[in-house]
Amino acid sequence: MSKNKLKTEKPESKKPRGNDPNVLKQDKEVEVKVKELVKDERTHKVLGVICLLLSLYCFIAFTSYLFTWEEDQDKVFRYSASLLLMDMDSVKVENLLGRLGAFVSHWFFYKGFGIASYLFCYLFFILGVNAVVGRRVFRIWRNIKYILFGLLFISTTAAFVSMLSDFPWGGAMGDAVNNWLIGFLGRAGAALLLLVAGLSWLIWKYNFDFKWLEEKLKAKPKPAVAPAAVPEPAVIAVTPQQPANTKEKEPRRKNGLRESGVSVIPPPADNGELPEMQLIERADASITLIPPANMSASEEEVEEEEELEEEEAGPLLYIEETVEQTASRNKKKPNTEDVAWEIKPPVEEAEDETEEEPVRQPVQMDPYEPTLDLRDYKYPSLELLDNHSTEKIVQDASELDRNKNQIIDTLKNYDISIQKISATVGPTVTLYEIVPAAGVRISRIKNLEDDIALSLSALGIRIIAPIPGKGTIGIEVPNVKKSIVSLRNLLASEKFQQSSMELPIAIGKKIDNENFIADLAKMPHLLMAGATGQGKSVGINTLLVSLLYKKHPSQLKFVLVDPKKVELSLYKLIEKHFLAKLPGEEEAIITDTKKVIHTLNALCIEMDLRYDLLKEAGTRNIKEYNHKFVQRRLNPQRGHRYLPFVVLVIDEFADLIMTAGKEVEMPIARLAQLARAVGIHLIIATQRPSVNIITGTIKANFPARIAFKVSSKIDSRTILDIGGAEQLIGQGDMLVSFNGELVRLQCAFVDTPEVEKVAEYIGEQRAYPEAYLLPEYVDEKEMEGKEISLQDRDPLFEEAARVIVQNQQGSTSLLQRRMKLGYNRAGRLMDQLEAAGIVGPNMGSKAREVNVKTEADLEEILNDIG
Ligand SMILES: Nc1ncnc2c1ncn2[C@@H]1O[C@H](COP(=O)(O)OP(=O)(O)OP(=O)(O)O)[C@@H](O)[C@H]1O
Repeated sequence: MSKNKLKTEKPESKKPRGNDPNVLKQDKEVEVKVKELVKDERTHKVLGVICLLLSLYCFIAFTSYLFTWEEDQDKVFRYSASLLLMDMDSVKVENLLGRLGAFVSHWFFYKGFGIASYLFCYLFFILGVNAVVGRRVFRIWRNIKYILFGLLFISTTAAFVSMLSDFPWGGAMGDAVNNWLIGFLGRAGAALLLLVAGLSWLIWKYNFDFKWLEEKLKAKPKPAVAPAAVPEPAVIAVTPQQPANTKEKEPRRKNGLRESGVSVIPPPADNGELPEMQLIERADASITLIPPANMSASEEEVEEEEELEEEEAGPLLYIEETVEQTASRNKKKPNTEDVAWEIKPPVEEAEDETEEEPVRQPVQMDPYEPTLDLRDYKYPSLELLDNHSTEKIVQDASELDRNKNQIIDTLKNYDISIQKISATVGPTVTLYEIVPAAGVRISRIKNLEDDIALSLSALGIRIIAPIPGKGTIGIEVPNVKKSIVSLRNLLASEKFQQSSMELPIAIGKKIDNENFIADLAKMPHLLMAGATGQGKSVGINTLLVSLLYKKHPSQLKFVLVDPKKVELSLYKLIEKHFLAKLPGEEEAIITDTKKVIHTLNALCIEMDLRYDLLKEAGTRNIKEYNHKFVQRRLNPQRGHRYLPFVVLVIDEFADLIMTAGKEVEMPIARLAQLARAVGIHLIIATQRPSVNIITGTIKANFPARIAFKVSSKIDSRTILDIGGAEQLIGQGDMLVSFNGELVRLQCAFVDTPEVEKVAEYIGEQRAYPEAYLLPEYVDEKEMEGKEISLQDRDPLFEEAARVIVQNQQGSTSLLQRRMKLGYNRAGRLMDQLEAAGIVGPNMGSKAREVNVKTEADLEEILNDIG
């Protein structure tokens, strides 16, 4: 028997149990009619239009009332509500909207809130707009709060200032509150209260920063705090007023650690650098690592170490930078090490209060403010960006209907009937959500994915069966008229403006038109792929420009790698503000593969140095570290500095991997694994998302990924672990995989001239003397074969030897910090010390062994070498 025959028989036989679409549909419709009506978007629209008309009606009636109240008031008083039912000729009112207008206005103004009644027009207006548009254009609850406050405040204030007027400026409500206030607080008290309430509201709403006030106060000379008030960069005034017996008074934490941060510090939990080690830093900044097994056995040693350290360290030091010093720093090299710092005795460390009383001098210290490096830096304004004209989402009703019908018909061809279909119109695609009829299995639709896409015969159709968490099936169909999402609009949005993210990036708009703004610091790295011409470069510009709108040059540096040589060249203008480069390099934007390898390795060194700093400060990540530095709890003389975020952007990764392979992959993998905690983040883009380019190691460390249109399903799987990116429609249409979710977005658009304008605007402002310098890196291979000769000693050789022997610690970073050397020079010195037998061989991440135990022995060796 044929399938068809069976079907035609069914309706005539017994009542079907859910397989016949027609009958089922009818049943459903009868059941859910009222509910559906309430939920129906048309009902919302009708209500919205009513609200808008109400708003207009009240506005006209109120405005007319302002001019006609005198004539109409008597009549309303006399006839009250019966005025509405009276004969037209017997009572004539002046209000433009007749008796109802006069009556309503009287109620709102006279019996209600006076002039504040206009807020009701606003209320109806926002309710109406939201309902008609079908989404939250205005935030209702927030506005209701403002309206309630406004009704109370405006009516009371109006009543207060117009006590002698006949017009009901404050209405009955305003009069009542005003009278009560005057009785309770007196006239002056009431005036003051209203003033305070008004100002508080303004401050709450606009959050003025009062910087001018702060600057005015700061400009006044401070009472002399210390001799270092004379601007004298690079001079250190040390005032160790702490009594010699400080060590007895230094409080210990429960776990035996001292607050000062120069004692036993637990290693950072997540850096993976020194697992299971305890780190002891002595007063002279030497570092000792003790394996945990020895911990209890060597407790005496630790005590001894601490005592030694306390004797040598003297008091814990606090640091203050004066305004003048900052100014002089701004003129000179804006490096914290180069600043005149005033070093203060501690104020909180004493245990014995009575004994310490005379020594305690509470010193008012401003927190360190990194942005003072370039204090008059102005963030780019939104005016520099264009409002691309097609921003408005075009909702073509006939197109929607056509597509709806086509989807229903297509599904019918496969014997799939549906209960409900709804549409959400996005900037580039419209999402049709389908609820299949009872009994239709979603897997059936999923299996038919390709056939359905084919039947709908439009490019860029994507079927999501089911939409996660919703139990509906989504079919995304491209719009005939697409809208451009301007970056300007995203940056102007409250979500971006008010964002407290560390590195906010405005990526694009979702299908429901919600702005998608994410924190690169949380991602913590981003992988982007897409075939050529699908919107990658625009995407990179979008990310970079978003960061430029939110960050100060002191807080963020970019390392830009552009093998294509042209894509990122615009950013050259902001080299001295926002770019980082290798020392001695001409160009900050790296285009040469060899230099890329050097730069990546230099970034790894920067990462290691940052980890050293974090360890020394007893902090686990850049946020904690910078917080401590800002609080002036870290001493720049020990190499501490404010750490800006570093964002590495590689525009064509495939190119690099093809030419340099492992040499590029290794440092990238290392950075991707470890750099997040120290504020180094990676954005890597590629045209060719094949497995030999996006390797397993790289993929594993890039949980956030963006795919623009790619050429095949395989490419889509390589980048997103799922197909779909091959069905995108290009021009910034993208899929973002982040936090385990896959979201389709329209990437925000920013054109090259806009980027240029922003770069020019920043570039014209006062800058640092040069780009942020990354540590030096010398290729091991280049150094190979070069004999380390003691004849050719570094002029700092003897000093370095003394530092190492005094501290009994063979660590390159100790030399770097103590002698303010670059990594390379410190490394070469260490090799020479090894050649002279002063230290042992390199032991990887551990410090080298120091073979010379006393300074006397060292002097002998130095004499021998001559
Ligand atoms: N978000 C967007 N909104 C609208 N149009 C876009 C968007 N992104 C890209 N386009 C359009 O697509 C064109 C190509 O984009 P883009 O230059 O970013 O591609 P690409 O992937 O970087 O190409 P290539 O790899 O060849 O450099 C742009 O000139 C622009 O017209």
